[in-house]
Amino acid sequence: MTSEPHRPRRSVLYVPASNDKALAKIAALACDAVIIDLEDAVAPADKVAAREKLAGIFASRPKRRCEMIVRVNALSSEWGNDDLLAAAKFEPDGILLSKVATPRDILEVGDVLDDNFAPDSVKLWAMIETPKAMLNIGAIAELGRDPASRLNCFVAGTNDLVMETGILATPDRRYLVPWLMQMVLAARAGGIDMLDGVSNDFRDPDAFARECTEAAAMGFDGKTLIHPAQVDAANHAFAPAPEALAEARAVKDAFALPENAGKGVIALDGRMVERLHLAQAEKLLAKAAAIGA
Ligand SMILES: CC(C)(COP(=O)(O)OP(=O)(O)OC[C@H]1O[C@@H](n2cnc3c(N)ncnc32)[C@H](O)[C@@H]1OP(=O)(O)O)[C@@H](O)C(=O)NCCC(=O)NCCSC(=O)C[C@H](O)C(=O)O
Ligand SMILES: [Mg+2]
Repeated sequence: MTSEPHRPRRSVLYVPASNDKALAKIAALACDAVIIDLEDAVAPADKVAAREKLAGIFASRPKRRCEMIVRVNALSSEWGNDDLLAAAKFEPDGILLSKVATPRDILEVGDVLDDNFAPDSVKLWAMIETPKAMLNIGAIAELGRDPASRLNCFVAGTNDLVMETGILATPDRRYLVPWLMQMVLAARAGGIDMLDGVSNDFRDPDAFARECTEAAAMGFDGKTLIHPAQVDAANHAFAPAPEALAEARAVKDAFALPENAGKGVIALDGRMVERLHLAQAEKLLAKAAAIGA
């Protein structure tokens, strides 16, 4: 299931469902989406109470455009199934499944949803955060091509991947990058969106801005965030740059000239430009329009 065209997902903020102060902030934040977290941000003793807050959270959905996602506990846990059914009732824009390992994990959740909710209702997002998910990523992503699977977006879970694999977490993420690039490739093959993992060090804005710039260059659609202070930098890094927009407009204008009608390839300012570049330019302009809308 390809994500809604040009829906911006530059900044996607985790908000613990158990944290009233943080929940109260959502309406005032400029993030493109929030993930109401029932999983790692909520202590086991608070899990049930956090789930019961969903009704109030969805009753006060922000009026502005902001996707509302719920992250549920792993289906193998004692909370997973109840989380899933409780979350789906509020028709969130997506349900984020934690600790996904195989395509079957997505298909089983799809079956539970199909038994209880309309086929075109809730979409599924999947955390890619286990070694097994990395080994199965192509097959999991492939589900994105089948609308019945509801799969819509991958989210990198870099903290879990670091923990599970024992790699060293370095500021330049050098040991994670190969897996992150594999995630981007798989998401593109499946026609779904791909969000980068979180940056834990929310008091270092320079390091965060660098990580966002790098993630945008790696092809991610946006970044998952843990703190409101990270929203603006992510919105900036994942929006098309003014120079890229100027170039996109030039490509579009050039192909619109009568002398270029029907041509597959043209020269523009000393560079070869093909129709695939026109398609790329149009996509970028549409993305900018969606962000500006
Ligand atoms: C990391 C935090 C625990 C820091 O909290 P705190 O020390 O309270 O921060 P501040 O005092 O600077 O907060 C300032 C105000 O902003 C509000 N706030 C803070 N965080 C959020 C948020 N995420 N959403 C909305 N609002 C937020 C505070 O309430 C303060 O408000 P006020 O007092 O009224 O001024 C905290 O930021 C936090 O809990 N962040 C989210 C953590 C989380 O969700 N973690 C789980 C997801 S990450 C993950 O699991 C990754 C993945 O699975 C993997 O494997 O990698
Ligand atoms: Mg995790």
